[in-house]
Amino acid sequence: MSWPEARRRAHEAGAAAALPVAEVPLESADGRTLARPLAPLTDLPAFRTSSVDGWAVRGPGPWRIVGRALAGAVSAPLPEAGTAVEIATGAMLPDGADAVLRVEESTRSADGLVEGRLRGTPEWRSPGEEARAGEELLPAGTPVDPAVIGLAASCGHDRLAVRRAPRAALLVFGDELLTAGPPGDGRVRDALGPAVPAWLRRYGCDIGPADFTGPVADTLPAHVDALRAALAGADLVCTTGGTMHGPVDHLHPALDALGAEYVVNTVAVRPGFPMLVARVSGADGRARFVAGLPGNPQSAIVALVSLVAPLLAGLQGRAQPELPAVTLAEPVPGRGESTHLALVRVDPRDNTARPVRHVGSAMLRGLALADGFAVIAPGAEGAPGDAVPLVPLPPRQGVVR
Ligand SMILES: Nc1nc2c(c(=O)[nH]1)N[C@H]1C(S)=C(S)[C@@H](COP(=O)(O)OP(=O)(O)OC[C@H]3O[C@@H](n4cnc5c(N)ncnc54)[C@H](O)[C@@H]3O)O[C@H]1N2
Ligand code: MOO
Repeated sequence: MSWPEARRRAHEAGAAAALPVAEVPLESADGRTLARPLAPLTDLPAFRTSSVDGWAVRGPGPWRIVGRALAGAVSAPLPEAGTAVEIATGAMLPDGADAVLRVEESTRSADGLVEGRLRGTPEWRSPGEEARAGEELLPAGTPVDPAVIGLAASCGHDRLAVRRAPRAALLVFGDELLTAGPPGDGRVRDALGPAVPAWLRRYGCDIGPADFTGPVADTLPAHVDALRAALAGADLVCTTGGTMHGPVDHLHPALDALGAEYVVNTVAVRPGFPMLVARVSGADGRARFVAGLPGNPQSAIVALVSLVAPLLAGLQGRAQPELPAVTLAEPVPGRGESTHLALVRVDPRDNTARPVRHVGSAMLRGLALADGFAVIAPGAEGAPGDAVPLVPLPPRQGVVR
């Protein structure tokens, strides 16, 4: 399957199993996804609001002071031409006021009259200037961030309808893995167990220390048991390693034993081609997913950005993340009939991308210095000056706006 097609299928499968909607208080909505469009409950502003400190006046001056309008209350009307009230920034303009005179441009006479030259432009914000009641400001599917939370509050909302955060779990396969200390004597450190949950959290997942199991023993029954246990509580179970068909690679037989069906099973992409996504029907009838990340550590991250990110976007009711373009500053080789995901560093000053070094699929050194993967299409070579898509590493994933 081609890389674009695999991404499309992963997103589609997630969207078809979009997570339930819950109304949560604004302060709990950060990182979730709007399940309904955001619209103001009133016009914004809701009333004519003074934008300066000064005098709200009626008719031509000088004006007789008849009161005061402070922010936070309904202002009494100005009774007739030639009257004024002292007004604060943010206060409701009294009915009848036709201008506001800035305090620093006014003089106050001993007999209680105010004078000054009015500017020709309104010194207030008009109702509906920012938005009309009920107007769609943000569509469903928008990721909630502090800017959205602030806007929702100014629109009058106490709670937001959002998709529940995807619950994720991680199973690490491989008897050769050490969970502490330096590698040696044929054993390597598990570099994915500590890192993948942190990546998943950046994609909006709910995953804690109790959701990690590893290394799972290299036997088929241990794999089946671990998958079954993890699927009982998670919407998405990521696994690492065992995606091939070596003597102790049990992922495929375990998925078979669980009655899983493949959404994606190997992708024409380098590195990371043995990546997969499978669907399992939960006891409640809702779909759960297994994402098989290849064991080579960089390949696992390629699978994460290639398939898990679109799947999670779908589950959260978000659009497929759009990939920004970068301009290659140096040549990047193609990988024959496969899409090549090449780790690059992006210079934000001119949006140019340069490949980083140490990018073997077993290495993580290049990844730690990179901003994302430049996408070189099958059959193509990347030449300096070429504009190519970038798969950003989170948190700079494509955002729906
Ligand atoms: N005969 C073939 N063998 C392999 C091929 C192939 O095409 N034909 N492809 C290679 C590629 S490419 C990849 S990627 C791997 C994928 O294999 P698995 O997903 O089954 O992964 P493992 O065999 O379990 O491990 C591969 C490699 O990665 C190391 N590893 C695994 N997990 C971790 C971890 N959590 N932290 C650090 N390192 C890890 C493991 O020790 C192995 O060195 O298959 C190739 N083989
Ligand atoms: O596909 Mo492997 O993932 O190249 O290392």
